Amino acid sequence: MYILCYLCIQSIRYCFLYCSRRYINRLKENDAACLSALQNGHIFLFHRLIPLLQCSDPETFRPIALTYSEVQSVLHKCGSDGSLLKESILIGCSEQNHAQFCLDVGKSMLDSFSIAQNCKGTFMDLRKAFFLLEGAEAPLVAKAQALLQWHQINRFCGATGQLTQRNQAGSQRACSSSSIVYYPKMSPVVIVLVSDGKRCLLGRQSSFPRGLYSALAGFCDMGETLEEALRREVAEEVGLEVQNIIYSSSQHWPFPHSSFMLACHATVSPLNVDHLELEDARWFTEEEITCALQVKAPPWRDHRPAVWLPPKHAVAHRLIMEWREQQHSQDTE
Ligand SMILES: NC(=O)C1=CN([C@@H]2O[C@H](COP(=O)(O)OP(=O)(O)OC[C@H]3O[C@@H](n4cnc5c(N)ncnc54)[C@H](O)[C@@H]3O)[C@@H](O)[C@H]2O)C=CC1
Ligand SMILES: [Mg+2]
Repeated sequence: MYILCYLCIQSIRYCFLYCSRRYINRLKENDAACLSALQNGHIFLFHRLIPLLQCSDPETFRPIALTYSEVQSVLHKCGSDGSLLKESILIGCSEQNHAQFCLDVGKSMLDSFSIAQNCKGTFMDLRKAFFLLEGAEAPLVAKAQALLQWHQINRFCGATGQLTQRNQAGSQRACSSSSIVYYPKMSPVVIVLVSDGKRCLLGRQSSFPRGLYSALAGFCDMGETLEEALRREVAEEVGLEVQNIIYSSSQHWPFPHSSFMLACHATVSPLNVDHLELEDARWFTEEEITCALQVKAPPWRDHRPAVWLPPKHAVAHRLIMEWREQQHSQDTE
């Protein structure tokens, strides 16, 4: 019975996710549908990138979801005609199937204090608010702020210098002269928790608030893989060479501009074979490798030698060949 209920809930959840993703995609592609969704949707207000929040108890803040008519009425009360509402940007879809938007009212020169008062909320810097927001709402507010910021700093085409035009959802900006379409961007960043098996390594930058320590992080250079960036950053920042990289998860990070955080664990411990994962691991000399490379793969079951290596098309084979070449060039130097 319990399992049946669980499966039902999971399939309803899956259905919701599937439908809401399709719905959001449709709104991104159809300006008229997006405008009508805005009139029935929920809007989160910002003032110069600072989100409007409501304090539910002294420790917890929540973003305020306002309806179209509520925002219209607040704007009217504060002396604006409400045309600003069209500048709302699509950010998601609620579990009740309401499209969610964000709107920065700072541009209109409206007084943030009177808007906050009319909405019974307070504008609070996202860096401060981030740790006080509810789990599911923090990423939504972060995404909203990042999209608003992206629109603010991408008003012009890099090729022609002309003003770019956004679509109704705010999921892209296009230049009519160059036909270039710009999409919101995140910079890839690796973040790694280095461990020696017993301790983990944390660091802090001089710009961090006093006492704050975090995992090592750094921007990926153009053309780098995740692993390359991770090794380079760790070597650069603490002079260590990492041995194992284990991907953990990813996260959008809005500060100071949008980053796409790729989080990994890595170790700097000596060889320590996990016998659940591997039966054995050990060191091989160049002669043993040369010998193993001579085995025709795959060897017949009855004639299997003690050691043989992956076939030519496997990247592992390439790595072994490169290593052997390196040994040769060292020998001849
Ligand atoms: N979510 C989290 O838990 C944490 C997030 N972070 C974030 O990771 C990011 C990277 O960490 P850092 O140690 O500062 O990186 P970093 O170690 O690469 O140093 C930053 C420097 O990299 C250069 N750089 C190269 N590409 C850049 C780009 N696309 N944008 C900006 N600067 C670029 C700049 O000269 C900049 O001063 C930061 O935005 C930081 O906010 C950092 C620690 C924890
Ligand atoms: Mg760094």
